[in-house]
Amino acid sequence: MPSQQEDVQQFDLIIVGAGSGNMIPVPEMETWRLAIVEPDKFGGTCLNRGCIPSKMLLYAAEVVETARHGEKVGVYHKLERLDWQRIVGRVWQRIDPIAEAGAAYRKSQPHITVFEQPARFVDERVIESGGHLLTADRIVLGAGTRPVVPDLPGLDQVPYHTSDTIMRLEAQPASMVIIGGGYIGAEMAHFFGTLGTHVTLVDRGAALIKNEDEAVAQLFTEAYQRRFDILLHAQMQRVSRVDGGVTVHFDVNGQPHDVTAEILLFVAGRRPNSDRLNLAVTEVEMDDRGRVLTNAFMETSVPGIYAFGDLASRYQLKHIANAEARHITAQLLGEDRHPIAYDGAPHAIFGNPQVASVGITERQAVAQGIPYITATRKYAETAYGWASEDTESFVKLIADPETRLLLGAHIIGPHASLLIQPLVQGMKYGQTVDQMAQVIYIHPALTEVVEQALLEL
Ligand SMILES: Cc1cc2nc3c(=O)[nH]c(=O)nc-3n(C[C@H](O)[C@H](O)[C@H](O)COP(=O)(O)OP(=O)(O)OC[C@H]3O[C@@H](n4cnc5c(N)ncnc54)[C@H](O)[C@@H]3O)c2cc1C
Ligand SMILES: NC(=O)c1ccc[n+]([C@@H]2O[C@H](COP(=O)([O-])OP(=O)(O)OC[C@H]3O[C@@H](n4cnc5c(N)ncnc54)[C@H](O)[C@@H]3O)[C@@H](O)[C@H]2O)c1
Repeated sequence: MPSQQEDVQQFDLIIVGAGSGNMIPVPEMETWRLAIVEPDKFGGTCLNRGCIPSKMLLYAAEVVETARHGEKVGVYHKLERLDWQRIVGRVWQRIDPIAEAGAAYRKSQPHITVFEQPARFVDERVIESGGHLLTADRIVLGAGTRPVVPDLPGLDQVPYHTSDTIMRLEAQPASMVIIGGGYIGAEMAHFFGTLGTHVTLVDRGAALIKNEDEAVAQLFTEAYQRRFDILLHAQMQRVSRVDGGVTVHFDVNGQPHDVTAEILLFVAGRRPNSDRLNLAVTEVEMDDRGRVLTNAFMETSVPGIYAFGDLASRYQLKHIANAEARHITAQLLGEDRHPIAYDGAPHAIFGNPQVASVGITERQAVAQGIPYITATRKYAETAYGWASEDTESFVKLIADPETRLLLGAHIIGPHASLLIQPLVQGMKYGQTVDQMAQVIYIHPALTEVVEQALLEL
């Protein structure tokens, strides 16, 4: 406990982290004394180094890809030039002012005090930030995650990037080795590779995006194998510096394999920032990976301390962090108390092909012994898919044969992130697959592939 009790500033609510945490102060709290602790930019990972900049960059890749595939329908384009400064500059010229304005707005609010140094607990309910001591009966922890950088011999001798820095490169690299074939690896390989960087995408697993339904992961891996150098079953051994770049030395199925590239990018997962909060002085519990444990009300093991978002959630997704932040806000305001619903935790990967998913995979159904039926429908079997010369994309549905409820949906192909949404809604409101199929689907829109898959169940 701090020795001078009078130095501890009392608040009604302390919010640690102004990523999704910045959503929590709502107008109904204007009579409260609020503290926000944020040592970095307002808006957190999603705005400053995640979802938004990556999708702005990926939009440029989409434009290139669309033009490139015109020849399938007799439209020929020549890519004249790429203006890297404009592609990358557009992103930061638009994003950086938003983060600054967000911080300025909060600082201008008389009931809010912003603390700009990292928060760490010094006692169960006392937080220190830059020498200031703060306390409140209610504290919300939303300190997020940071990239994992593997401990690797030679790494102290070579330059490398993570997703925090890779989207701000001043010039387009000629080549890049990407460690991690998950979400970020899939998206960054697509962006850099489409624009002409020679990409080697590496994973230690047997497939890219391996947590997706097996059929989706397989088609995705095959599609990426046609576009990039893909190295699977790869165990990193060490890295070394070479002229103009880095060599990564792997063991692939017992054989040595080296990859040399101008840029080395680690996107091999993210770890919670809980280790930086000094939670040891509190009773707040964590799992063995540092994820703060909460119940379905986002309450930690200490009454009045909530945790949410990447720091605490099973899902490291912005829409989930937002939903959890809204859930906490409702409880702080004393609104209806009900457990949070994740609605099958829908998500999308904005690679090419695009992937979207909700609910369980077939692998999970088998592992959990859940009885199921499946139906798979190719885009090519619908008018629009056929018109667009699509040959591989598909919708795969998994349903309960008794209740006829949808257990999972997995889509790979153009607009997957949009096509999944009516299924997410149907699942949330407990519709059977037959009810979902009864809706009138616009002809000849791509959504007919969803209708046909539902009818096939
Ligand atoms: C490259 C990339 C692309 C992504 N794309 C998508 C996407 O397309 N869709 C999607 O749904 N999700 C995406 N995500 C994930 C998404 O960014 C996160 O799920 C989301 O930002 C989590 O929000 P959060 O508020 O929990 O954490 P964050 O946004 O990380 O916010 C946490 C905040 O806490 C602050 N903080 C850390 N330590 C302390 C401390 N000690 N004291 C006080 N404050 C602290 C940090 O500075 C940060 O501002 C992406 C992530 C990355 C990295
Ligand atoms: N579109 C989106 O919603 C989106 C986009 C980007 C990121 N995100 C979120 O950010 C999180 C982090 O993304 P990510 O791509 O870093 O993590 P990830 O968990 O999606 O993928 C990490 C990959 O790295 C591989 N890997 C781990 N250690 C390795 C090693 N030593 N050598 C080789 N491969 C290794 C893993 O096998 C895995 O495939 C995601 O889980 C996701 O929740 C979401």
